[in-house]
Amino acid sequence: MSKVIGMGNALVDILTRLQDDTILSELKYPKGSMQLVNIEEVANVLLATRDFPRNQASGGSAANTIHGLANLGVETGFFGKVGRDEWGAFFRSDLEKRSIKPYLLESDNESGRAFALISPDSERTFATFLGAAVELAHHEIPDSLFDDYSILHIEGYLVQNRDLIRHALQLAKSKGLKVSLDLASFNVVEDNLDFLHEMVEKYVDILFANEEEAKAFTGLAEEEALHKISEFCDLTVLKLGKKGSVIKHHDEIVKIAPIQVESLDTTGAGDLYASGFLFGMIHGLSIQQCGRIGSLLAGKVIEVIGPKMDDATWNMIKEEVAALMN
Ligand SMILES: OC[C@H]1O[C@H](O)[C@H](O)[C@@H]1O
Repeated sequence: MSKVIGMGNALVDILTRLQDDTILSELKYPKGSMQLVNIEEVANVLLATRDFPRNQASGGSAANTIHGLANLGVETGFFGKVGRDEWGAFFRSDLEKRSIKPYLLESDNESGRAFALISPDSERTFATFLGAAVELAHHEIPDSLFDDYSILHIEGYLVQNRDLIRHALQLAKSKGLKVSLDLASFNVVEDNLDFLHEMVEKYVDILFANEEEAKAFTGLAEEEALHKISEFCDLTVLKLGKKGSVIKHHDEIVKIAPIQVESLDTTGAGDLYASGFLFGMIHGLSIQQCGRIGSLLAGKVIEVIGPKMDDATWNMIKEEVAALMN
């Protein structure tokens, strides 16, 4: 069976449930966005949210996708960088628990953390301190890293390190891997448009984007954006949140209905959609089935706080996935 390796920011998520959106206005964070913050701003976020309930989970967009695949039984690996601290140890042990091969480099700097501020309507806004994650450098990618794998999944959040992305994608393609990219966040796309266009046009086979990201990437809305992106990629997946998703594979267009659930926290929804979709692809399923499995996983993860689900939930998911495979 195909094996999948992920590369991304190795982060621990600190998830805080807000009572309303006042704190977002006070901190000047656009709702639903991701902003990079320094260690001083981390102190501000912690102070501003000190009275609200907090959870911790291992995170990072690509790592979340890899966790989802691993939970479904796919052989996986993850390449990233953490600090020699409690968060780095937590991130590593979570990979190991799921039998994900950890290619984790270590730094003397603190591990990265993503502060997810969850609004009552379940939208999440990120203040991300990259810490050690941002130090991952192109020359640290071992030449043999991709040798055992057939798909490389990476996240748009890595754009702060363009040499790293370029080198990884070139190496992956030279070894015959398919490249899957999740655009990550509309403001990441807006701020790195030319670079992302170059990478997508040259190297990306499978692209995941939500409506806002696709619009930022193409200047077009919904299906027009889908058509534009699919000029460059074999497979384009446009995630439309409550409206479901639409996928273009060469000339085939497939619409996937959303799953009706009570959403608590949208953190990881797109990442888990990618897990389900890639799982379906690896098993040679139809585009319709791949999309349905993606949608199922996205629907399940938004019913919990954070991007990780417990074993009991995964057992239920696996039964539903098995049914969707027939
Ligand atoms: O896509 C969601 C993930 O992105 C951020 O990087 C957080 O770590 C979170 O888990």
